[in-house]
Amino acid sequence: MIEFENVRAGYGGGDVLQGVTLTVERAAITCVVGPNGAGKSTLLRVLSGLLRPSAGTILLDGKPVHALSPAEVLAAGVAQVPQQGGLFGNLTVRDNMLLGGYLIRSERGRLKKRLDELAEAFPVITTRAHDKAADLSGGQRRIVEFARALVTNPSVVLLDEPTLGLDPKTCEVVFESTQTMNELGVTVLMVEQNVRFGLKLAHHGVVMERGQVLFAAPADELLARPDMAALFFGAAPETSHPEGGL
Ligand SMILES: Nc1ncnc2c1ncn2[C@@H]1O[C@H](COP(=O)(O)OP(=O)(O)OP(=O)(O)O)[C@@H](O)[C@H]1O
Repeated sequence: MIEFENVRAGYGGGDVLQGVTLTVERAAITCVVGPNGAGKSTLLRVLSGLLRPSAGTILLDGKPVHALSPAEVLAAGVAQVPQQGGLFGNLTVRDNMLLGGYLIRSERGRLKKRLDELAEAFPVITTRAHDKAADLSGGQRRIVEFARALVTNPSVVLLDEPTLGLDPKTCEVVFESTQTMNELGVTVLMVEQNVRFGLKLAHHGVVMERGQVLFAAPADELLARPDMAALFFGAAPETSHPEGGL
């Protein structure tokens, strides 16, 4: 469980996060939505240690993480899937996966066991192991990026706009890979511009506006709220969503 308590943070020109209080349930998918500039990415940045809050606390399973460096946050079990383009194109899939295990490189047995577990959940790691990452399809690359983030066995994975710029087919891969990640027991905290996509995928939804949490509720309840439709859905292009109705 992640608990944000009255978190304030900014970039020097005043606070962007204006006292965020939020509980992120363990082993669930939570999606944060909200208008541009609401502070969604900033919320992920304070958790990953890239930005230090000016006030408030963040607890991960009861332990404070708000004063840790990014490397310490990663070691505490919070990993981020980078935006697409995060693989080394001229390295093989296998080598990209091994780079994901850099932190545990000295524990060979553990690393091998983990790679085997992930290959079961994401078979492309095995079937394309010796191909260069650049030779994979966009969807396959996304799968490897997701799997790579899991090599060190994080308890929490952060996704910042995972469908940005993707075609509908690759969005579907992101949808499935996020579910697979969650089925492995990972807590997923994601930010998504595509509100329907994010809330269909998530168990819990959070709406942010002007640096604060406006609502936090089960995702299907948020999807059904008429004021949500008025706030966001007019802007979402229907045709670019996987599964027809997203
Ligand atoms: N590195 C930065 N330096 C200065 N200001 C920043 C920086 N990053 C973000 N901001 C400002 O902080 C505010 C919130 O940005 P943030 O990226 O968290 O919003 P967001 O809700 O993720 O928006 P979007 O949906 O547009 O990505 C914005 O006003 C933005 O201009």
